[in-house]
Amino acid sequence: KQQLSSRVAELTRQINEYNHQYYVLDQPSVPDAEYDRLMRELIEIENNHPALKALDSPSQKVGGEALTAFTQVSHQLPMLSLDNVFSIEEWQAFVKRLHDRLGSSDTLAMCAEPKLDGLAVSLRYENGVLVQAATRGDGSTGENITENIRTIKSIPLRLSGENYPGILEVRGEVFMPKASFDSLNALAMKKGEKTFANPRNAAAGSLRQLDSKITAKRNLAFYAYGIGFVGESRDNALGQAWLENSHYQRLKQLQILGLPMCPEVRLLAGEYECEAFYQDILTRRDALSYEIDGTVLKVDDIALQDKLGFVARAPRWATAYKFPAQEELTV
Ligand SMILES: NC(=O)n1nc(-c2ccco2)nc1N
Repeated sequence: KQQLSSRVAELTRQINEYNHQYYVLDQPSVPDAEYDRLMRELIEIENNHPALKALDSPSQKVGGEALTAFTQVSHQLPMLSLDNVFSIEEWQAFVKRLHDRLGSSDTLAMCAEPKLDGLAVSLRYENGVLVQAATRGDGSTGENITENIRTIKSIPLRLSGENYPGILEVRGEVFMPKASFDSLNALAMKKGEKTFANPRNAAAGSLRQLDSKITAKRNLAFYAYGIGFVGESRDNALGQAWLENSHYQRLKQLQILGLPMCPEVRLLAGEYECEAFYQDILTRRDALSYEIDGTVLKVDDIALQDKLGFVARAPRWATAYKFPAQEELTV
């Protein structure tokens, strides 16, 4: 028994190392066959000795028993939706409202992010371990899709290092990269199955699978873009104190914990740089490996965000600056 649990620990360490090389460094050091052999041995031991299967075992990435339904999750902090602007005039009106509400026209540092066209989710980590994941739903209540989320290779089952609060909720977007979408549809076509209209629908359909083994094969990806509830736990007194006063720095903190962040995100010195960011991303849109439908421009200073608050559910401190609708190709 003892040497079995040490074998599980050894396999876990080795597989996590290979995952890091493959998904984070993009430099695998062993062939897939070797990786698969270790994973099969781990799953074999866990199936024969369930007591040895940990919540954050790398075997959770391949999916488990199918569910019969999703349970509901209520978000401790509501998941916000975004107001939109569609033109530079509307953007400038948004900026004017910021200045009016803050009673100052001081330059505002802005966190500029591509607007990923996927599905918003909330990931809950307790003592560094992923314990729950939910869809946005109506902003207050979402579906519990924890088993499906565990299969997404770029979402860590355990946070790296020690510098994290006892309870940490990460907000971000699950999406299907364009290449994965194309190969999924090509396969569906070949098998005479229905194809998906776009990567967003494919991601939503893949996350709504009751059988997480199907989700595991859909090559979904994730980028973090915010933080929800943060608190202390019995074993970890780090709570709100862990949080930085800059939205951009918070994203960098999440990156250090092993959560992926969109490489196009920029901290801009002032709101006057947003238009150039928007135009730059618009010109590079087709070259990105994932679909976006605009940019999200956020006041970076958290204290100012709190001062601005939000109306209904949309924050007053951020707006999505969306691209003109693309002419749908009529085939
Ligand atoms: N969809 C997307 O990429 N989003 N969505 C937000 C968001 C929604 C509410 C607050 O922030 N941020 C980014 N990058």
